[in-house]
Amino acid sequence: MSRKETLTFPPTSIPPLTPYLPPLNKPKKPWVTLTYATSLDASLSLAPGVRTTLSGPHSKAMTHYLRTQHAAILVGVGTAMADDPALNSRLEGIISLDQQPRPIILDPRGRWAFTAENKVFQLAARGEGKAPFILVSREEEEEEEEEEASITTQQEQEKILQSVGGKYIPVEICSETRRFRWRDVLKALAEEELDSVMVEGGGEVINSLLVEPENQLVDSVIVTIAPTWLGQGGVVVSPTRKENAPQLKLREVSWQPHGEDVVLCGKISRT
Ligand SMILES: NC(=O)C1=CN([C@@H]2O[C@H](COP(=O)(O)OP(=O)(O)OC[C@H]3O[C@@H](n4cnc5c(N)ncnc54)[C@H](O)[C@@H]3O)[C@@H](O)[C@H]2O)C=CC1
Ligand SMILES: Nc1nc(O)c(N)c(N[C@@H]2O[C@H](COP(=O)(O)O)[C@@H](O)[C@H]2O)n1
Repeated sequence: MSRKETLTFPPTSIPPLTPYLPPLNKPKKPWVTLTYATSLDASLSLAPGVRTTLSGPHSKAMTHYLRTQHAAILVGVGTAMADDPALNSRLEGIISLDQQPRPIILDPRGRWAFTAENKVFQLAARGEGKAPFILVSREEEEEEEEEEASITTQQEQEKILQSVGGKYIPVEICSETRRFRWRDVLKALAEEELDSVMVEGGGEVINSLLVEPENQLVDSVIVTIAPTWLGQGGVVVSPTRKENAPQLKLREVSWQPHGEDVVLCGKISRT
């Protein structure tokens, strides 16, 4: 990645997005924008673990604008491992680290074998992005302490994390789903004074957020639809529908063309 690569987003494209972005008067719960790029067959990537470009240059610039409008950007460990993402904004005109979102990685079982070479750490060391906060399971932390080898790795990783200003944040795991409850994730963010978050993916993260009742925590949805089919075997957005749950729909919908892609904005319908 070139240090000089920046993206330009035309100011005229900003007003149509504003109703779907965190408000100036901050709500009690962190504002949640669910945003990702999808193919025509609802895939995020060609296969699990495969970084796949879907957004064209215009919608990519929009995503980087969105990154400047949120306090945090969240992905699952599957995405961290597959993509080695930068999770900063490379929008032209960014002058301060304050304009960058805080990367949040959901990694309950501590699977991410990161090193100081991973992009997010390189950028944090250069002051071009914030250091990540990694949400780990409280319970898993205790289990890991029994294994000496993992203690060493964990300590080395903690050093890397702390050297750039990042940290692990323990969060309670739900014994039934073996996942975090989204309200606990948001509580952890609120405790860090992060009042808005854009959730970028991947599949498991998005599908777990879109199920009932978790989807009630989502304030807006901004989806880039790219004019391509990825075919079978991709990572698909298709949340489990619970029995008797209402059909999941968007309201206040707007469609905005960005180059060859279309960006669908909406809010989750509560009726
Ligand atoms: N097109 C796009 O906009 C995006 C595409 N991607 C693609 O998605 C793929 C990765 O997706 P997945 O394999 O589904 O991985 P993922 O990024 O959703 O991570 C899955 C892991 O995250 C953790 N996790 C997820 N939800 C959790 C929850 N509620 N509580 C606690 N932990 C949770 C678990 O450890 C789980 O194994 C990659 O190929 C990546 O390139 C990822 C983000 C955006
Ligand atoms: N908006 C969007 N369009 C695509 O085509 C994508 N593949 C993604 N992926 C997400 O962006 C992350 C990569 O970010 P960096 O450019 O490395 O900062 C990737 O991890 C996905 O979360 N998004």
